Amino acid sequence: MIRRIAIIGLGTMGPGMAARLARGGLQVVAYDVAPAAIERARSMLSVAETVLDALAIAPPPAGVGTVRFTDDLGDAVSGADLIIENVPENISVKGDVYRAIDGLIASDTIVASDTSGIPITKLQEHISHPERMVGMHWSNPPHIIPMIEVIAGETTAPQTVATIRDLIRSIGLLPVVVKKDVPGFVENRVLYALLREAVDLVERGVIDPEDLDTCVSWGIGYKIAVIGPMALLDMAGLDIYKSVSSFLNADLSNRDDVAPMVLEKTNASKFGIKSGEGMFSYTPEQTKALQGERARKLVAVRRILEGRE
Ligand SMILES: NC(=O)c1ccc[n+]([C@@H]2O[C@H](COP(=O)([O-])OP(=O)(O)OC[C@H]3O[C@@H](n4cnc5c(N)ncnc54)[C@H](O)[C@@H]3O)[C@@H](O)[C@H]2O)c1
Ligand SMILES: Cc1ncc(C=O)c(C(=O)O)c1O
Repeated sequence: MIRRIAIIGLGTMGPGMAARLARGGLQVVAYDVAPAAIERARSMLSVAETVLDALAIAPPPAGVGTVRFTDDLGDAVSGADLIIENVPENISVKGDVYRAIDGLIASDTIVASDTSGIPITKLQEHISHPERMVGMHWSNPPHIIPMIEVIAGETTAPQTVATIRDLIRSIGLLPVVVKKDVPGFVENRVLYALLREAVDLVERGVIDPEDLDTCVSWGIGYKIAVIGPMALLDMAGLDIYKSVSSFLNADLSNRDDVAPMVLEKTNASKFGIKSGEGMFSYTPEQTKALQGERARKLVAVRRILEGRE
């Protein structure tokens, strides 16, 4: 039974995750190596709570469902039933965290990684009880998106997968168990296939970035929230898919490196919202307004998709 959860790493993903787990009645202890990240996470927590209210996710009974921040790793993991590792997407950084907590946790404490796509089997090499390690891949923003992928590595115990799947279900979220530990799992394999083609089309001057977003959001995105890809094949007709894919697949981007446009921008520290410029530019005021507007729209869409409006 999972009651106490330690979250390690409070960047983009950690604060929303902490808020959602606490709303599910769990006791969360949140830790980051950077004091500034802890301070930022405190303020993000209240923003996430407002969004959870708007989603009408009922608060837990008084006394349960808390978030406590700490700057001490030992304090964070002590007595935890589950640890969610949420540090940068780098095997060596993640491995250092697993080695640091190895001697501080009980042998049956579950260690979950929110990795976007590093195979869990590779992460298991850095922990002494690999049967208790599992992938728990949330989607951004984690307090709003209900689907979470659950991934077993080669040596993950089936019971570990079942415990995480049941935990996700028990707080009203949607677990999807991925059957093979492939890089990127399922969500990011599909997303990165789309992003590779989108970046390629903009890079080749086929379309402007703003128009690419209009085309995908109002063409594919809006539809796919209601009709998933497998159902869409049936709606379009497999005969149509066969004809189009027979000439189009060969023309789609198959580049296996990072696109020059992305390298150019990242080399100039243009990372997107977090640095004020990426594909588009953002002032701090625009960022705040955009985040509020996106949260409002995602809440409204989710309420409709769930049949609550
Ligand atoms: N950003 C996304 O959209 C997204 C979505 C799903 C999953 N993920 C995955 O989640 C993980 C975290 O991503 P993020 O976007 O939140 O990263 P981030 O860079 O925004 O935050 C990482 C945090 O980890 C902290 N950190 C670094 N080393 C640490 C250590 N040794 N101990 C404790 N804290 C440490 C940093 O100070 C930082 O606050 C990555 O594996 C990422 O691939 C990201
Ligand atoms: C670009 C990108 N990469 C990874 C992830 C998740 O792992 C996301 C997301 O959750 O939105 C993403 O947008």
